[in-house]
Amino acid sequence: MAAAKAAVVLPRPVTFVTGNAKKLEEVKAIIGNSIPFKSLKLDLPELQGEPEDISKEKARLAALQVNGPVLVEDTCLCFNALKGLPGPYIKWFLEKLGHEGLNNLLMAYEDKSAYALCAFSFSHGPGAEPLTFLGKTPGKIVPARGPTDFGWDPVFQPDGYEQTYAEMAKEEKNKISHRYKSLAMLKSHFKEAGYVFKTADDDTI
Ligand SMILES: O=c1[nH]cnc2c1ncn2[C@@H]1O[C@H](COP(=O)(O)OP(=O)(O)O)[C@@H](O)[C@H]1O
Ligand SMILES: [Mg+2]
Repeated sequence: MAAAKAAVVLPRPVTFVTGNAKKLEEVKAIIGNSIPFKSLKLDLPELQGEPEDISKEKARLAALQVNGPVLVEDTCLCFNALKGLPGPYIKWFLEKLGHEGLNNLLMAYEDKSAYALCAFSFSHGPGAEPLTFLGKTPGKIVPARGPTDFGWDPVFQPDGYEQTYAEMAKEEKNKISHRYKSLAMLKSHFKEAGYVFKTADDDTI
């Protein structure tokens, strides 16, 4: 009989590193109490490349800075007509071009389909290989509709819905979003791994 797998002990709660308050709001709503975490506002440098590699590298950097278990997140908005671009560069495209500019990028194309891609990477600590969880929600790019308080939400209409992310109730978005799907995988991983967290008043472990 195989010996029972020993639970991995993590020295403290997971630090979710983000500089984006809106993301944090959604992560709190989706994770609830299922993973003990605290947040740290830190804008880490991002490598160029494929979403998964950018996310893993960010987790490695974060683990070194925090010196403990970390969670990082990165979001891409990918236009199929543009073979996945702007992808990880959406932040800069949105900042420079705005919602109208994002629509204009697709003017020459019939195909307005797109997908939102969320990559969460989790690292046990410095030197540990990060695990990445990718969540993807397909949709299309439309002229902006709805509140403008979170990124490209007004121009993304998920498949099967008549509303843009911005027009949807938060709880509704959090049931189908790229971020929800990625976090669902992260939650399953935590459930399976059964991590044990060492707390300040529990240093006998
Ligand atoms: O769920 C979302 N809806 C709309 N905009 C989002 C969502 N998630 C991220 N964004 C925006 O997309 C871009 C993604 O860039 P990135 O993931 O590097 O954000 P961050 O550096 O602000 O954390 C940012 O402009 C961010 O505000
Ligand atoms: Mg970023």
